[in-house]
Amino acid sequence: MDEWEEEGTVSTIPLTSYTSNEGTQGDSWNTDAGECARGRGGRGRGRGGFKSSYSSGGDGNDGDKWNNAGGERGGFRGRGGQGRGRGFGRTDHSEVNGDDSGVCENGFRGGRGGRGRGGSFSQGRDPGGRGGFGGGYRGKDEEIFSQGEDKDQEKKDDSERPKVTYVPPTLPEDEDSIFSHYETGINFDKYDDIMVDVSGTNPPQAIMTFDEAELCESLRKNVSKSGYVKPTPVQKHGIPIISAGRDLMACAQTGSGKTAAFLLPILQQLMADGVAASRFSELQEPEAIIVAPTRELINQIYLEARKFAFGTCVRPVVVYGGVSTGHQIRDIERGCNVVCGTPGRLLDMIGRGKVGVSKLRYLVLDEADRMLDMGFEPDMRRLVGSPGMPSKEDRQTLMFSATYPEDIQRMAADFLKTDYLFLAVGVVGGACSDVEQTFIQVTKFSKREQLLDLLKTTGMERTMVFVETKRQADFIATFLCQEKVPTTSIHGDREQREREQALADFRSGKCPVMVATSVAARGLDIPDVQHVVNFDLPNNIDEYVHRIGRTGRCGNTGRAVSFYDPDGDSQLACSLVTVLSKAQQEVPSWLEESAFSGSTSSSFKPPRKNFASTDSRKGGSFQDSVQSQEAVQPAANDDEEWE
Ligand SMILES: Nc1ncnc2c1ncn2[C@@H]1O[C@H](COP(=O)(O)OP(=O)(O)OP(=O)(O)O)[C@@H](O)[C@H]1O
Repeated sequence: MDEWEEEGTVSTIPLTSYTSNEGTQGDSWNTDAGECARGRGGRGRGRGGFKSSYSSGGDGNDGDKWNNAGGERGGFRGRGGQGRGRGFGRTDHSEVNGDDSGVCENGFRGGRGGRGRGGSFSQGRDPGGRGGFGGGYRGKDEEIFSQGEDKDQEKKDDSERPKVTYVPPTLPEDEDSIFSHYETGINFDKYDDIMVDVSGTNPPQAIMTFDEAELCESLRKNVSKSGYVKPTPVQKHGIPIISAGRDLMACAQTGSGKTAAFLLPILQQLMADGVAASRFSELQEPEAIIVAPTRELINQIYLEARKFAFGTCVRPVVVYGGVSTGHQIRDIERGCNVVCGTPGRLLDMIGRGKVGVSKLRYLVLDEADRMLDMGFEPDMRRLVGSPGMPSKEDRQTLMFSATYPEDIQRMAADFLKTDYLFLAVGVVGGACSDVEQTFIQVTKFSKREQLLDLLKTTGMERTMVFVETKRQADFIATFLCQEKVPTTSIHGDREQREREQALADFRSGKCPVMVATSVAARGLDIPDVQHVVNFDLPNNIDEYVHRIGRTGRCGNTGRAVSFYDPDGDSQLACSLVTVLSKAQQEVPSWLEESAFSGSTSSSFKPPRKNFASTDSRKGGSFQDSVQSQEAVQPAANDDEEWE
């Protein structure tokens, strides 16, 4: 059975801003964050699902048109309408009409669902229309629309996909919003005790204060308005290394300020050199390019760059998939010194002749191990091979992450000058010790109830629940909504507008629970996330470290609870024991037994020694390492689309 053919399941309905004009049948219930209703469910029996084509007058915001005649290429064609059970009606006018009214109920008002017989999904401007899903899954082709993970689909033949017309809301310009930040936590000063190792020849001396960084006045003011009083270790060492013109591979624990460690010295140098955002031009040639694996993360980095560059002549710009290309081109044309981008969209902009790389001085790979693994490595090679790209000798290349498998380190060296410096703050690949890690043994089928029990004890505290697949994310989010837990979800099958709304609702606390796939595992810096729950453990220890790092940031404490299913998770046991011990956490005896029995599962794989404790150039010194499995695998072997 195809995954979207399941009958009567609610598991595959994406959480979104659902409204329906007629969805009041059935039992309805409200959550704080929205309205959930049990509709009658789709009656559709046929395979019809929905077939709807999309056309747009252009790249801009104007004139999104839906054409329901069906059958044209580029529409999404699902097999959805099979649900007999609870369907979720949807006439999502805000999406369809391009009306950004911002309605976000984060729940469902169940309509009648797909009306069956052919299960056609009708969606249009007619407010009285009976749009609805028949309880089935949105067809796979929808990925054309709502890009999975952030290997954007810019490379796809233009004729094969509808144009993306989403334009994110205009950012607030007031200083309060730009500089809003959360407080450092009680353990911020403990950063000073973390062991730091810089390897490579002639490393410059670390700075102890921001004053020693000799930032120009406007940058210094912006740092202070951001609430930064003293630098974190990765900043103390990273800033002078970058300012000295050295290439850098830096590894520091999650939430310890890596973003500012690369942004501040780059912006400082650009300001000192008096660069000014070039005037309007169809081709812009930025001095710095920053790449990151997900749209939300690159947007966050852009916001940090915009904050630090506030009131200066340096202009950052962001480009990522799922957003109108025309909108981003117009933004680039207004001038840019720093381009923040996800690889696909960035390469697209270079290919279109909008971004030139010949003046590039800084190339930054955030989440560098992810950017260089199997998923993104070809894009990175394409990027450094772009026409006009200065050779590695003529540019500065900077890489940052909390995890660095040894084989990735070796490959990263291809992109760096031979005398690059390796900066390790704490245990490379280690989990943040401010996160209290707990494990609960579960069986596959008891997880949902366990989650509910757990969330009842945490109340309205902000919690990220990680699951392995997009379907599971929808399923669990729907389940929690039904249980009156205001929940949203983020994953690669959601449209960009929905992803951003989900994040906004989670950030604001409107939905204190967010169910996420690996798309949200890395880099996201969300204030007051007190809990991370691994509903499904990832199949990769790096991923675990990044996930739990969404809490316990910047000296704050946090808690991570992981459901451990001995039938499916035993291959991770060894690495988990190592991570727990390195982070001075209690290791449950059953986990230790599972790790060292070596025969807990037929799928048990002896861990490889590829998680370096330090600079791979030191060679052979990996006994003290956190061990991980196949390091060059994409982070999560789930159904997230990285392509
Ligand atoms: N010196 C500082 N003083 C106070 N706050 C800081 C300082 N440096 C960074 N922060 C704040 O700490 C938070 C975490 O920083 P950041 O997102 O850069 O961490 P990171 O190391 O990149 O984490 P991850 O590995 O998860 O990507 C941010 O809110 C940032 O503004």
